Amino acid sequence: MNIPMLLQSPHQHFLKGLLRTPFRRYHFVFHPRPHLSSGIPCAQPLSSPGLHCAKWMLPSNGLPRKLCLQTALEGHTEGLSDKEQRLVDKLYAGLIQGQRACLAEAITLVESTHSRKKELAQVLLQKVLAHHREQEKLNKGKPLAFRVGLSGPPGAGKSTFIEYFGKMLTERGHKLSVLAVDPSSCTSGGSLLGDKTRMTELSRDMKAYIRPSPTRGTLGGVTRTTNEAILLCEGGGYDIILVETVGVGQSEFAVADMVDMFILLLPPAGGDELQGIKRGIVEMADLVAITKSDGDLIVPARRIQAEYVSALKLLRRRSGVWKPKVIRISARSGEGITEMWDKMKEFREVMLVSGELAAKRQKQQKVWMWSLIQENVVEHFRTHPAVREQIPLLEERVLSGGLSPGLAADLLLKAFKSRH
Ligand SMILES: Nc1nc2c(ncn2[C@@H]2O[C@H](COP(=O)(O)OP(=O)(O)OP(=O)(O)O)[C@@H](O)[C@H]2O)c(=O)[nH]1
Repeated sequence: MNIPMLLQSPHQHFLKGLLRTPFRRYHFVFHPRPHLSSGIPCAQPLSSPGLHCAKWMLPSNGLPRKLCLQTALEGHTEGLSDKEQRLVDKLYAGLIQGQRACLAEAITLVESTHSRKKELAQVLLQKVLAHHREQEKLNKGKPLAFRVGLSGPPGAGKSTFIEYFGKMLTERGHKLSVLAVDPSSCTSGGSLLGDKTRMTELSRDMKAYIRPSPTRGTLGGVTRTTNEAILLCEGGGYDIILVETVGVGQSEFAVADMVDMFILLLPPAGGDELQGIKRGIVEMADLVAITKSDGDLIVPARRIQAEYVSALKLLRRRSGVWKPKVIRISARSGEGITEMWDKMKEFREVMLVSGELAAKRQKQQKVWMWSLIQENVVEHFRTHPAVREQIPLLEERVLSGGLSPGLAADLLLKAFKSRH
């Protein structure tokens, strides 16, 4: 689904546009205050923000709103060719039976930039979500999987930790999936994370699935593909999803918005080595683990632990029921790792019982939806014929100081609006 046209009203109060699903087009008017929108949110919430835009759709034929949503969803499946339908059915069946090859193929589908494949991916996701909802109902409404974000600077010991921790979890009967979000893959073509040689034993473990997640060059890309890969892994029966990032960029902020718990791994080094770590990332952590706490490194690890305990006291708490903790671990000696898992389970339990986990997941759905909208709208703006040819010229004039950025933006927006 994409939004090929979007207009802002002269009073800047509402957005109206044309929303195109793969097979139909709809007009919609969306106002920040729902009662002023042409479509109010439908009673049945959609779980995939990829289809959330449909909540505000008002078809030009004036169908009742619930029907309109239904029609849009049906539109997604009705138009599949036999071959496409067979592919979606095969992937879905294989995925929920836990076949890794089908999971891998399904993730490749959601990562595709090909527009038709993206549509097929949405059909598949919708089926997986319906299955997921059923399973969650059977689980008395409790989430089926624990989503954990794991970040740390290069060399912090992430892969050594995941190898040790992952083996421990699979031995305890869990199914673990590791999604490595690699911001470097889009700029350098190289891969810092997700390289299977980093976790040799775990990658041979049939209860673990390791997957690098290319970012398609944008933060929105991280959000879409990683969120959708999480859902597919959950559909495949993985009950612990680890999303790994290198803590030096922006992607961990996106990742923190898609997981239940965010963990920061820090090496026992101070000053310069931790310069790359952004303060904001520490603020997002529910748990900070100082790695390599063994041998000669125990003393510096204790020092860093004490520093972070004090630093965290000064930060604003993000949860009403959980105080971020700082622990020491060693993936070499195994020290602290069982205790770390206990803390993680404690976090999940506390968040679940208090209702904060459910609220957090709901909020994340909204963040996800808006980041998809933003990505699509900006892309549409940039490629719009009235704007595209003017961008290089105006950028040049802004760079040379001949035009203020504000005026340049106004001119582009004006050109964009005038063509609708
Ligand atoms: N002493 C000790 N060394 C460790 C431990 N964990 C990792 N190391 C060492 O630290 C170095 C970096 O470990 P990695 O696990 O590759 O770190 P990483 O964070 O995955 O690094 P990138 O792949 O660069 O992101 C390696 O030489 C490891 O052997 C530990 O628990 N104790």
